[in-house]
Amino acid sequence: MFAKTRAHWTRLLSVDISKNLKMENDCLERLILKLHDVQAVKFGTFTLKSGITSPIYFDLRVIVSYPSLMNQVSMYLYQRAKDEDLKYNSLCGVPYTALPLATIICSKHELPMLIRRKEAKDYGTKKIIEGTIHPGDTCLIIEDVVTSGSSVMETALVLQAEGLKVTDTIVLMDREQGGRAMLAKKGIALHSVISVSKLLDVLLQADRIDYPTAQSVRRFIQENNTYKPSGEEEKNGSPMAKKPGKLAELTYGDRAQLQTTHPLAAQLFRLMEEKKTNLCVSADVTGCEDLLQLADSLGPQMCVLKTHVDILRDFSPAFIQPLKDLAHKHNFLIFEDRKFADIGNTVKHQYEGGLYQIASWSHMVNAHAVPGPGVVEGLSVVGLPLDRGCLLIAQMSSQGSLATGDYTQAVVKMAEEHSDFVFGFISGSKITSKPEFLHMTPGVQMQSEGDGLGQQYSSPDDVIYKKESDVIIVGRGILGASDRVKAATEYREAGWNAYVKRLTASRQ
Ligand SMILES: O=c1ccn([C@@H]2O[C@H](COP(=O)(O)O)[C@@H](O)[C@H]2O)c(=O)[nH]1
Repeated sequence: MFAKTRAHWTRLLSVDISKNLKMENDCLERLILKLHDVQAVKFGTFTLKSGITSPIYFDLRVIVSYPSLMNQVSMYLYQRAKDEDLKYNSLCGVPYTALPLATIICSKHELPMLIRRKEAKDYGTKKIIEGTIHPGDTCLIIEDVVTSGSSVMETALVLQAEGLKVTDTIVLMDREQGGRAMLAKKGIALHSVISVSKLLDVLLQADRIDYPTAQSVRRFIQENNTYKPSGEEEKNGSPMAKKPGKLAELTYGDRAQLQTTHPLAAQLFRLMEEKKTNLCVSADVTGCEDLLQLADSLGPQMCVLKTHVDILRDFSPAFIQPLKDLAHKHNFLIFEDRKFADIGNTVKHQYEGGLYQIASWSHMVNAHAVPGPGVVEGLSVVGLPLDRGCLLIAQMSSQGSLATGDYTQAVVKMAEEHSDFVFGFISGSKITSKPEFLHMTPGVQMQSEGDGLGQQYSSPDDVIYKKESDVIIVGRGILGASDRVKAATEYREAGWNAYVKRLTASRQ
């Protein structure tokens, strides 16, 4: 089946969805560049209202001087609500910048609008909301930039006081400094068009900013998270406590925000949320051409592509750039399943050098904890400066695995002590309640009992819903199917539905 050229299969199998995603991505990139052109985003040294010095500054107010940009931004905000299939009766823009944006949307799509006054009139009707209010209706809030979420919250409280429901907000720019988690705690889901991370990626790629600038902004964002879980909720390890004894699950997007020390982990949680996928495809094929074809055709379905580079019979360094290009094109991370298990000095060389130069292309790797913390320390010498990340193998899917009980607990402790580099686990189930850590589970198939060589399988629903893991790793369940795209789509849907079921159950 795979004797044909990559170009042949790419032509045949590239599905419309990947074209659409690419077009959407290109348009969004152009919007980001335009915002930079008009100086709606600036880099330098800025003293914020709070007195903090920031390396980035947003001034979305300037866009009122660029009518076509205003229309474009409004279109994106409206489209975001459509993509989420939100149901609402009216729109309200947070004063002042989002007011004209809400106006354009409402005018173009003939939707009722509400205007929130900053201060109530001290004459006449003394109203604080202008427009016709129908108590019980749902009002969607529009905002330009969210940092802590307090401006959205202020508007929400005013609307709620009038008997309106507020369940969602659409924002142009999420600064990823805690607004999403704070609003989620208040029952308002934030949907952003652009995140700061996406903005930095695009500006870096377009040579508008250099790497040190992007890094200093990333650091600033991480070090200035405004969301602080408090009291009972903090004790429970989650900012989503609903009522004593019952914690609502955080979404992947919320967890991206909580991940303040690990840019790669935040990126992964974020892209899972954006692409709506918790599927990692285990690309256990033995030829480079096959692997690239797989990455291209299944790219839209997955958040992570897992490789075993040492099973490729024709590996050459020339294979790396096309693989990296596909990861960029389809927005997935590459995970070389190398399972490092030696002393620090050896794994350092294995990770950085040799034939495969893994650190230069694989966003994430994994390691056994057997050698002790030196294995993580050796890997992090190479991986940390490159913003890479590592998962520790805490449990295995194979029959008779020795990675159980106290060993698994010791692995969790090792991860916690190295959380600048280690951001999660290979495990059969959730093994820590700390939401910053990601759990990835191999041994997933819809129906197989096992492979006769020790591999044991569970279903996506079992793994994500019952065992509360985060990512399903699927190899032969997809690779062995006659239509791999169809199989990957089914696994993706099964994994995502199980996650949504888990979120819903935790909120009931
Ligand atoms: O405990 C583990 C750790 C890693 N794996 C890897 O995952 C895939 C599973 O492939 P299937 O075809 O879905 O069985 C494979 O690459 C293993 O090396 C694992 O199975 N169990």
